[in-house]
Amino acid sequence: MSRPIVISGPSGTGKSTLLKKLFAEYPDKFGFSVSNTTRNPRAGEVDGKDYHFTSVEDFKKAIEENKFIEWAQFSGNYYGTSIKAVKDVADQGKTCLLDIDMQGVKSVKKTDLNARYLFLSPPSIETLRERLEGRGTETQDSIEKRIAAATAELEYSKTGAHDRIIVNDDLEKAYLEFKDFIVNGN
Ligand SMILES: Nc1ncnc2c1ncn2[C@@H]1O[C@H](COP(=O)(O)OP(=O)(O)OP(=O)(O)O)[C@@H](O)[C@H]1O
Repeated sequence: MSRPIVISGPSGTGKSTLLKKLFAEYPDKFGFSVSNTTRNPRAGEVDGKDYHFTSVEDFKKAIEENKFIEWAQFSGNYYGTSIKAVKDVADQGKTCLLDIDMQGVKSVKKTDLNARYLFLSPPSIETLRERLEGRGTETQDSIEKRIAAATAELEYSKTGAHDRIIVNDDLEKAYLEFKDFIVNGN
């Protein structure tokens, strides 16, 4: 059974960029878990593939039974990542990658998933701000919130909670280190 890999780091550090490169190079080796949601399926969405579509009653029961690593409510619907959904990826012969924040990391640590933890760090808070501004997807308010959260994430990374910390300065160099941890386990 391959161990799940938890990838965390402040918003804008480059997690999506590196994951995209990894999936392009290894299309079949990795997978993401399928989330649960209480919202209705949209046209074309397949239960168990796009989401595990779940009733509110079942979702609340699963929360009570601690079946979720994390869950949240957005515009009246529940969304969550279950421990089982992560295990299902390994059962399909793939390594599950989890892109989650600090709270999620803490939750995974309380489960029996035996994950490996990678923290992706920006070279500095200033660089992070430039990347968030450069990405052009955030309002000023959202950037400030992300910078505040980033400060807490960086503090947490100093506690030894992660197996590996990679600084995303030069993208190609960071990708080689990222691959070395994820693919070769170093
Ligand atoms: N090494 C790098 N040097 C310069 N720019 C980079 C580097 N890595 C990523 N970027 C750029 O920084 C921006 C943020 O990267 P990305 O969207 O991958 O972050 P993220 O960690 O996935 O954020 P979120 O958690 O908000 O999804 C993007 O515009 C990306 O192109």
